[in-house]
Amino acid sequence: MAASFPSPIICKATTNNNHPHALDSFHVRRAAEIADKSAGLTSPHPNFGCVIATAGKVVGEGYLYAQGTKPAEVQAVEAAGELCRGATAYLNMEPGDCHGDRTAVSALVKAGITRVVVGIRHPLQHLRSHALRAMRSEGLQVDVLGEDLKSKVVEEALKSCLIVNAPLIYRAASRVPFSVLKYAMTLDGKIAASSGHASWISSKESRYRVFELRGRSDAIVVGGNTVRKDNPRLTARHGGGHVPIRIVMSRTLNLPEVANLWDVSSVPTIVVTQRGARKNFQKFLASKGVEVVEFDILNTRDVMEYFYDRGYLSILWECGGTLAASAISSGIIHKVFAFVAPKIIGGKNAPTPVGELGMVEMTQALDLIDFSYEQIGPDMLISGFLQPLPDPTPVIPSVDETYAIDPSVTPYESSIIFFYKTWDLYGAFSNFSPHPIQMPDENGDYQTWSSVEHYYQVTTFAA
Ligand SMILES: NC(=O)C1=CN([C@@H]2O[C@H](COP(=O)(O)OP(=O)(O)OC[C@H]3O[C@@H](n4cnc5c(N)ncnc54)[C@H](OP(=O)(O)O)[C@@H]3O)[C@@H](O)[C@H]2O)C=CC1
Ligand SMILES: Nc1c(N[C@@H]2O[C@H](COP(=O)(O)O)[C@@H](O)[C@H]2O)[nH]c(=O)[nH]c1=O
Repeated sequence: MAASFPSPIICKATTNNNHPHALDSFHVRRAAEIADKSAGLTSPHPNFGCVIATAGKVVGEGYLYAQGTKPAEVQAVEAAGELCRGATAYLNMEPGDCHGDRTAVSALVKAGITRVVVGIRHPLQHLRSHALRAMRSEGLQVDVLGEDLKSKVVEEALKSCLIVNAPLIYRAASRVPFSVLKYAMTLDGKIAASSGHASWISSKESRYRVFELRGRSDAIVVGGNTVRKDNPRLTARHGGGHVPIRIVMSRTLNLPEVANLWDVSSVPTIVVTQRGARKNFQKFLASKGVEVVEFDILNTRDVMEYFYDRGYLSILWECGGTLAASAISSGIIHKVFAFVAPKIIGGKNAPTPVGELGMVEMTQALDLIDFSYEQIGPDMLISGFLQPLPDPTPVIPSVDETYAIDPSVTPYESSIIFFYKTWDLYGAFSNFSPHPIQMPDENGDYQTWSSVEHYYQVTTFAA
């Protein structure tokens, strides 16, 4: 079922027909806007939206609800019916062609679409340009924003397409999940009173927005101290969408036996810790159904690389300043959401959002990029990026360059499985990623496997 919650990121599409390509840009922005509706649900796949228009009028729309569901293009074609003949399809992103089945492209071609306007090429190297080539070889006119169409409004539409799939693009370029640090602070910069009490700094309206942010994420991370002080639930309670898993980072494992996070009846919790820490407590957590993962040295980068390998796309950090400082220092935080409440608590030792970063001069301060301000109830939400949005073109090699990575592998073989770190240099689709795959059995019939890893284990170890 489609998730319906307001998009906190994408601006509403508006048009000004006096600019070159204004109408094309308007429809592509609309495709990005609807693609964003399923943020959090499609992981590790991107968010896709499709708008079909004829003579400037929208006749069909669709977006990918969740991974494995009907492609956006197929839905839009079904909605438009016969009106597809000679119409233009607008896509925020080039369709992926994960299993070589070309479903999205075939739907557009069969329906009689004659022109396709694409926001961005697929950012993953092994999928990039496949669908564009397929559509062009079928005789469709394909225009890509920023390449075939250029103007100021085109640039704005292109930006919405980049932002809607920013998690995938950051993840592909930095090889860790897209990470957002979120905190709520008083006007005097405190995230709790000196006693550690923090409920609540921000307003009900702001906390509702936090539920939405949680719903856009695969996981929420907190540190051991936040578990001890707040006993949080970390659930998305906005009545819809996706519920992320909870991750606790604790070196000592000196955590309470009774905690909301150990109730995994509706949402899983994973505790990451240092090898050998409190073995009995590890057993206790396991008995509660909490997964425990040990690291030789617990640090934020290794933990994020681990969750990248497990296929996580987007992570929300809701920790205190100690862990936030470690995460920022290791360069794994991409975006910040700061809720500022118009209240003052004071306290020399009251905790602040970011601990020690080792900076001594104000010139060393980290500048947010592309920041924005929004009033939410009585609070101000300031958000912005800590790292520039990577340009996927030079960072991720095009499909023509992939032979250089592994000349023995051709990306055009539909039966190929992409194993983590052997071929798929920047990809989201590792053998640990949690999306299902379809593979032919000995009779050529396709069977669905829960993940590449399931398929690999059975075919490798079957007698
Ligand atoms: N207003 C807000 O938005 C928020 C407020 N808070 C408040 O902040 C206070 C807690 O802040 P803080 O102590 O900074 O809590 P953190 O959430 O940052 O937890 C710190 C703990 O994280 C664990 N940890 C694991 N790995 C690392 C690492 N690599 N680097 C650093 N820490 C690591 C350690 O746990 P261990 O000791 O178990 O080994 C450490 O003590 C509380 O009063 C809470 O109410 C918290 C979150 C948000
Ligand atoms: N105090 C504070 C926040 N605190 C964060 O929210 C967590 C509690 O979440 P939950 O148990 O699901 O309600 C807490 O542990 C901390 O991470 N968040 C905010 O938006 N505003 C606030 O004023």
